[in-house]
Amino acid sequence: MTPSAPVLLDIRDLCVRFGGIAALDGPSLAVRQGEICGLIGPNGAGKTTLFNCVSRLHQPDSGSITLGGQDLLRLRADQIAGAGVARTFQSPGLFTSLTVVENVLVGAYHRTPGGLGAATLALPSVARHERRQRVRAMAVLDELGLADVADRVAAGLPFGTLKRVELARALMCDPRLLLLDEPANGLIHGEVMELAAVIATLCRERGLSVLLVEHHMAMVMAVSHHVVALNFGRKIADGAPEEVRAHPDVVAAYLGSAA
Ligand SMILES: Nc1ncnc2c1ncn2[C@@H]1O[C@H](COP(=O)(O)OP(=O)(O)OP(=O)(O)O)[C@@H](O)[C@H]1O
Repeated sequence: MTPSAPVLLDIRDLCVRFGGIAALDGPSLAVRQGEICGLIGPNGAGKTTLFNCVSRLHQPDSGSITLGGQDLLRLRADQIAGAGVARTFQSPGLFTSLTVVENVLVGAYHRTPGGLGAATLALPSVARHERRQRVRAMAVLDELGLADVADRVAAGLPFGTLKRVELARALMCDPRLLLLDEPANGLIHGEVMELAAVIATLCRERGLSVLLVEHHMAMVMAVSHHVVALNFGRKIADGAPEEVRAHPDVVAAYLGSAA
């Protein structure tokens, strides 16, 4: 990532109220192409709400969100994969009775040509498409070091492996922006750093941009090119990881939340 890379995700003046609570009170932030942006803040700071606005689970009361100039707020949640946005969840929502490769193929279904009608009629074009997607899925699994478990059923695989399978599934829609919701959640230290290395490699080799919501500070500091800190729905710091960690308002926010 070069500091002059163009801005991909541009969030401006985002406001979300839940009754009397301002979950987001006007923060703005930008994520450049090929950049990993860590989003931190104590519990209740507004991270998930911001994340959910980008992935279109919430409609903000005001503000704007664009991706490469496209207005994301005009899209529904089911349209964002087509716009180049993929996300993972805190707990991998995998189908436990399916194999790893079958789970990864789920990430490509929005691309099935001709939709459900063509699939129901088992048209040859659908069979060709499925073969191509399987080759892609195997390539993504290989990229994430998961080729060996491609035909294993998801149930019973280690949690760290399942997190990588979920990442592989997200990559099947060829995203430009990857939204990672607490990927370190539930992992042991070694797995966290392994996942951090995978994310950094993906970003470097695919030129992906990443918005990373994470409480595991060592991971955020290790992978982020830039960090944004929220507290009470407002942005309190935005800059290089070490600068943000040492920012007096960030230190005070975390001390306050621990008190
Ligand atoms: N659906 C909702 N209804 C009412 N209030 C909500 C809702 N979702 C979030 N909030 C409130 O909005 C504020 C921001 O919450 P949010 O979950 O975005 O914070 P967060 O930074 O993600 O916290 P955490 O780190 O604990 O996940 C909090 O005060 C929360 O209680």
